[in-house]
Amino acid sequence: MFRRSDGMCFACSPRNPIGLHLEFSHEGDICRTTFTAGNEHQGWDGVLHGGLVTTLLDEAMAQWLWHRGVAAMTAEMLTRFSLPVPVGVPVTVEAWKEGCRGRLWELSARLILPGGKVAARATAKFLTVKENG
Ligand SMILES: CCCCCCCCCC(=O)SCCNC(=O)CCNC(=O)[C@H](O)C(C)(C)COP(=O)(O)OP(=O)(O)OC[C@H]1O[C@@H](n2cnc3c(N)ncnc32)[C@H](O)[C@@H]1OP(=O)(O)O
Repeated sequence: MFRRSDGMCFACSPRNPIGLHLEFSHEGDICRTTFTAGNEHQGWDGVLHGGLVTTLLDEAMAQWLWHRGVAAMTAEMLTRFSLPVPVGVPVTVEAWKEGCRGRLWELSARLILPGGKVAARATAKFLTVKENG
């Protein structure tokens, strides 16, 4: 049994003082958010840290499920980093479902730069879990 974070999700809570404060919209089968990284989010100078690229993709997929009433945890994730993601520019992250078998959900996500190039893609498996709070 897993308890949802106390309104302090690092990725989406407006209350988390060091969080990313992501807000999501849902259009058809797509879950979408935008994010502009600051200098505090970089690894290489001027480049968004890869772990945070993965966080954006992971959260978008989790929110696709959450929006549909599915509480699930990431069980496996593969990220391909194709282009550096610059800090200071608004990027778009999109997620969608690929399939579902029982408790196992397969989703994909991508991070799009201004201008339309895809900088990162991910595929992931999520497992439905029971919540206790
Ligand atoms: C407010 C908004 C809320 C949204 C918050 C979003 C947060 C963002 C999403 C995350 O990042 S979650 C945090 C990162 N993930 C974790 O910390 C998960 C850590 N792993 C676990 O806790 C458990 O491994 C997990 C809950 C994923 C699964 O444990 P279970 O005990 O529930 O399942 P189990 O291991 O028995 O596996 C069930 C079935 O799935 C299969 N399975 C497990 N992992 C698999 C995998 N990766 N691929 C394919 N099959 C898999 C497994 O073989 C088995 O198959 P069978 O039923 O046929 O025996």
